[in-house]
Amino acid sequence: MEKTGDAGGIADEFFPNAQADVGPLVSSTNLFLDKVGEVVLTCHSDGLSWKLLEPPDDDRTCLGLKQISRTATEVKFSDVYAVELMHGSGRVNGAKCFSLHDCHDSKMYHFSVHSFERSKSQPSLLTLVMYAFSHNNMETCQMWVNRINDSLNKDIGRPKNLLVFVNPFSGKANGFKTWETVAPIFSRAKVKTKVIATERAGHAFDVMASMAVKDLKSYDGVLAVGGDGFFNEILNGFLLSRHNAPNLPTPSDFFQPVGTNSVVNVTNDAPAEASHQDEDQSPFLSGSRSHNGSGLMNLNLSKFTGSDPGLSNPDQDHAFPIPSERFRFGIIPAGSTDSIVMCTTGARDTITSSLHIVLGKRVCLDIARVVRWKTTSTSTIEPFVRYAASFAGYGFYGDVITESEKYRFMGPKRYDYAGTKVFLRHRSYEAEVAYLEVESEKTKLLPENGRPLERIRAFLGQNKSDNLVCRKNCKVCNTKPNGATTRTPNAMPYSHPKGARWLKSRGNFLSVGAAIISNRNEKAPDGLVADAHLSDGFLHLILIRNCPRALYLWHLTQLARRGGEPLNFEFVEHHKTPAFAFTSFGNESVWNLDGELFQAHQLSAQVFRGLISYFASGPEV
Ligand SMILES: Nc1ncnc2c1ncn2[C@@H]1O[C@H](COP(=O)(O)OP(=O)(O)OP(=O)(O)O)[C@@H](O)[C@H]1O
Repeated sequence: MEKTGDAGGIADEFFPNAQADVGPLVSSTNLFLDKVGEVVLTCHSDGLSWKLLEPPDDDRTCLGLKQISRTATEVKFSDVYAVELMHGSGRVNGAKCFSLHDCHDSKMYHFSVHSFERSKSQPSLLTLVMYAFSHNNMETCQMWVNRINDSLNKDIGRPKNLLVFVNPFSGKANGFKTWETVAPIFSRAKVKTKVIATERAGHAFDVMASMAVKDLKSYDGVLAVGGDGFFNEILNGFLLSRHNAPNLPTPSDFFQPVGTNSVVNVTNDAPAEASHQDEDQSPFLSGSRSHNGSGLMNLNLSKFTGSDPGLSNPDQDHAFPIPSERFRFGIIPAGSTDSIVMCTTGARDTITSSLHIVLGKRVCLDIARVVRWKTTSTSTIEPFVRYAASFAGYGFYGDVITESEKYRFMGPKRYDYAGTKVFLRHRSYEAEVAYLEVESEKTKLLPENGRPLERIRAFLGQNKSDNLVCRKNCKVCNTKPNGATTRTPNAMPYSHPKGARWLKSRGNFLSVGAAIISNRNEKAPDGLVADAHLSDGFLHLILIRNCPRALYLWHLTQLARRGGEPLNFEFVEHHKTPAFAFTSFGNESVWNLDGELFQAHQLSAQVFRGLISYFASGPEV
């Protein structure tokens, strides 16, 4: 039964966990909703809804305050991140009354339900919303709080305990301020946080690398308040000592002195350990394994020189599951580029990212394992492993990062300045790149009427087919290679068929780039590669051959345009691949790994599909 016009009215339906002394247990109550008026609030299995008892007409005012009618009439529990009993009676947000029925200043108690709204123009962008309900009976408010909390607690995906690293010097040096702005969201959601403000570069890496497994397991995840480079540091601290996988062969194993653009067949002569059927049977890319006692695969190690530094410490307790569904990574953007945040949440916004985290969203992310074999042309072969989450680039990209480091004091503007300088230099680099051929990509490149199909699609403006763009609930990311759908990360490198080939490109390149995700950012709204995915197990190799400066500028302007076609040029090679290897033929050896400098004359990289879980649901694009 619903009562109207009585703030103390309680309908007599069942209400679990209620205090018995306030009358019958209910799931509907008459309450006052701030800025709306008197409503009947009803609790459903999946959320709350409310109905205004007497719709206000536009001219009604109370003590001079015009009533604001909200369009929302319900909220799902999955969108509620907190509910709070507001201590003390009185007024909410300074409002003097809640409805015409209650213009007298009677004693009221309040509770607030915290959720979010989507921006109408940019659906990925979330803003905080609070629904403040009032009642003249304290116990009634408490009952509602308990009831809502019970429903929220059923969502086991929400984090309870997080480790937070803050880089005070990220972006415009506002890492602290950024954290202070969003910290109330975490405390309201009752998420415990251990906050570490870094004192130097490498601090977060050291903490992550040295943390005992039992301490790591006490957290539901780790957050970086900073940029992509800072996140990369945390990721490497986590993975380097815990994720184990044999290295790819050295580039010299398959770089024979051959001409430009040639083909090398991969021979599968090494029997892999038989017990993991869906793992790769090739000596080139074997299955990933966390250090949990399962051991390494029995591979033809003649193809592999050296082991990973940091992987063989027998004293360290390595039993941390990788990938882990529960343990997630997150970023609260405070950096100069924040490309990972843009690709995973669709917005470069601290509130949006915080909401994805407290609501316990999850996507899997591909991670590239990069092995540097030689630092410079004269150094000896010595494998050194690093992981990258977004991008690895050489030539133009390496030079921009080198140059920009000199102007860190300029903040994010340093990239514009350094980029212009490097562009004007227009240097090219002789190098050889080998990449593993992907069956599905072969057909795309089949000539049709003497022209590559890809070009025809580009001509028809079909290059960016909508269903190729990675978005929330992405089918590509959630589909296993065999067609079965799964939300479980498999963390396997690409399982390629026997006889898979390494294709090669040699020449003078302005840049060599490997995009693991699309790398959307404010300068490149569609990203470096618009159809790259968060967890399809591939990276996109973009080779830009030497070309006149004007054409290169044209390519760059296409990158900077929404809907541009930066890959649709004769001098641009685009290869989707799970692995590549690189050798420089000059003296330059500067790479850019997730926005950080990485010295490498010879390297190889392979993608591990869905190696980590991340707090986001994918962009709403
Ligand atoms: N306390 C610190 N002092 C100096 N450097 C630090 C500190 N903490 C972290 N760093 C380093 O700062 C570098 C850059 O950090 P971060 O990625 O947060 O900012 P950014 O470079 O401005 O942003 P983006 O990576 O998005 O371009 C990282 O390499 C990180 O290791």
